[in-house]
Amino acid sequence: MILDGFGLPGQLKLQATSVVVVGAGGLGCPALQYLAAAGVGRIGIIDHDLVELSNLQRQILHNESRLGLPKAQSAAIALQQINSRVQIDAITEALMPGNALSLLEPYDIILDCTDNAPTRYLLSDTAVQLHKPLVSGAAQKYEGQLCTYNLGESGPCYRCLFPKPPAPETTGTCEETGILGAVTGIIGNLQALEAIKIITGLHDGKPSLLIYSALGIPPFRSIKLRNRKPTCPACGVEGEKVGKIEDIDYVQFCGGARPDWETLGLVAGTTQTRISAKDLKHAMETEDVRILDVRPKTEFGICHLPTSIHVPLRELVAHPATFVRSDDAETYVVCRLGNDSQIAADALRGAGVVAKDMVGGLRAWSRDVDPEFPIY
Ligand SMILES: Nc1ncnc2c1ncn2[C@@H]1O[C@H](COP(=O)(O)OP(=O)(O)OP(=O)(O)O)[C@@H](O)[C@H]1O
Ligand SMILES: [Zn+2]
Repeated sequence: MILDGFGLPGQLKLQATSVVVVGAGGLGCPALQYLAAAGVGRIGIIDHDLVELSNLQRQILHNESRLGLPKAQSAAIALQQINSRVQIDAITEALMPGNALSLLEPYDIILDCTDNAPTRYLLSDTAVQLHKPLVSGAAQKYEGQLCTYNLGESGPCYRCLFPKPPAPETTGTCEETGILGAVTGIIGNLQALEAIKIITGLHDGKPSLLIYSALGIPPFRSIKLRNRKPTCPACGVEGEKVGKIEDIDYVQFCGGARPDWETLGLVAGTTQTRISAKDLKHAMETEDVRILDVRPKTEFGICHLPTSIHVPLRELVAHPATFVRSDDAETYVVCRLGNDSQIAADALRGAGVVAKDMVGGLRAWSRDVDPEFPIY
């Protein structure tokens, strides 16, 4: 309150504002921590996932005693310990096209702290329709990005910048590619700071994309962005409209790996293209199968299924037709978590190979079939 340019009015504005954070993971935890400590009046936390041991390296609101608890609930407990006077809504559901508008509507500002492309487009379209600013963070390996979308009357949306989703084989989640925990801390803190600046009127309103590289010289670079694109299908006046959010298939639009809320179980209608770990085990015992493992070579070296053949994902996606065979053996694709194998199986089917991916990857194999199979 004694801070010049901020003062009591700034503090009161924080108290009167509500912020919703989607994703209580590596970015969401530090963002939430600073928002609660700063005295934001109402904070929503949306996350459907549970706290796992491997999260604790960066998801700093969770701890060993709360393993297995929903992340939204674990984060809420931590925040109340910091500031008991904040109103906290812990929402243990995944944000999906059917619930996005109603879940986000009550809040003034939205923070995107998620890790997958379908959710990013869903959040952007929803923010545009609700006329709310969206503070978006991303982090992977040693790098991070920060951008505020849909700010004011003319700020661009995510689709203005990224009209087409990235190729699925070029992206990965933290668990697939690894991340230095402190990097998510930096970006998550910056997201909280953006929100605080917007709330208190300290934000200059000019759109920019901040790129951070822990190993870069200099580590921070800022790129000025253009205003809203008139032809943008989501926010532009001349654009074809994206349509009703609840009718959009964001997973299909992003052309590949489904976010984990869909891979938690076999989704209805997908048995033609996917197989569970248990059913693959059964198939291995009763019929001729060909198993392709698309993980990096080092991981294949750590452990693999008997008779499985190692084929790096990029190689397979580049030349799927080389896997066409004339025998009756069914082709199954496996990977560590069940995302890359979907991309590979799609590519194989495109080339005419009858192929299925194993849902949940080798993680599911060790959980459902062979507890001795290493988890790494
Ligand atoms: N549609 C969604 N609705 C709600 N939460 C989401 C959605 N998509 C992603 N998330 C959440 O965003 C968070 C992203 O955080 P982060 O990438 O650090 O963690 P993670 O998914 O736990 O990581 P890992 O890849 O190691 O499992 C996760 O907690 C995830 O559950
Ligand atoms: Zn736009």
